[in-house]
Amino acid sequence: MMDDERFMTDSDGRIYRRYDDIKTKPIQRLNYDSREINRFIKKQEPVIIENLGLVDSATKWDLEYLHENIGNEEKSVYVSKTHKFMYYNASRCAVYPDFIPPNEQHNMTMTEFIRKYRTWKPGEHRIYFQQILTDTVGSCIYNDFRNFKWSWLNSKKERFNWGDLTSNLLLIGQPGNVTPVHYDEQQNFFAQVHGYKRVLLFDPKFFQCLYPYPFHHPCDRQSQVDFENPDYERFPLAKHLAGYEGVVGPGDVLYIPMCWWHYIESTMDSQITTSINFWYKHQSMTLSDLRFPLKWQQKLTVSRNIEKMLGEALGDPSEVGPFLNALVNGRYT
Ligand SMILES: O=C(O)C(=O)[C@H]1CC[C@@H](C(=O)O)C1
Ligand SMILES: [Zn+2]
Repeated sequence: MMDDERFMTDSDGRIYRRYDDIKTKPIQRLNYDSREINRFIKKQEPVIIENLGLVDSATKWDLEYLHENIGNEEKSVYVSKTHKFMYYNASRCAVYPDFIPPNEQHNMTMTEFIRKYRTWKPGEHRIYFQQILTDTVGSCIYNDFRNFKWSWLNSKKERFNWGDLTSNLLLIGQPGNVTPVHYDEQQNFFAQVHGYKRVLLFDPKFFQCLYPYPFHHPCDRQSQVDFENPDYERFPLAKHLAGYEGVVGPGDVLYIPMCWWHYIESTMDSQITTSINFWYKHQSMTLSDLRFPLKWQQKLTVSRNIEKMLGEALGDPSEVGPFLNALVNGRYT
């Protein structure tokens, strides 16, 4: 890997893709007992929390243990011809008939996933286990799940008036797998269990630099900018990207604030990467809470409502683009 100039090795020996164009500062790392943590969460800024032990009971979740205990219901596994696993909403393909899905979502048993994982050879399609933890898991897994530090999580949910926990995603990936840059409309505690992941995060205010796909597109919430081969002709403002960077390892918990752009890459030096996320609905905002000018998190919600409403008002999502161009070009530009 060392002689492949697309990759770099950091001072800790972690190996990941080199993105010289993207300016980043280190994500702040704080020990779990630091009082500073609440300040970051209140300001909705990313922070890596160390030694919290949030999901220590999942440390034993290696492939053998999961094979024995996770249950034989089929699990969700993404299969990609490349190392990228961009999420897309298949139900929106009708609006974009030329859209070519960037990967496939398969359902397979843990036995099948492990077989594929263990026999995988470079050049073959890559796989990424991404399964919501439900009550169909076996009793051992359920007990481990109950032993997560829910008191800490609940204290943050209450303190910051977050909505309900919506789901926990269990992620098992191969070294080199990449989740391209996107945002979610939920607060997220991202717990790293095995292996290392390099993360890049960008404030929601970089909306114009990351050119998200249209609301009605299958890749809604995903950026059109390919960090490995940025097209500065089509996306000139991508040159101005500036964000935060860090590597999460076993025991680390990354707070990914709602609507913050994030890119996640399993480092090449990892044997396997296992992560568990905790997605929470964002806090309910009342009109009296609103302060102007709006923050970009709020402008993002406004922009999504506009695109959604226009699709309904025009009766055809494919008219939204031409209509917005007619509204803006030569009038606001
Ligand atoms: O937790 C999130 O918000 C995500 O985007 C997850 C989807 C794929 C995961 C990864 O680690 O590659 C991260
Ligand atoms: Zn995400």
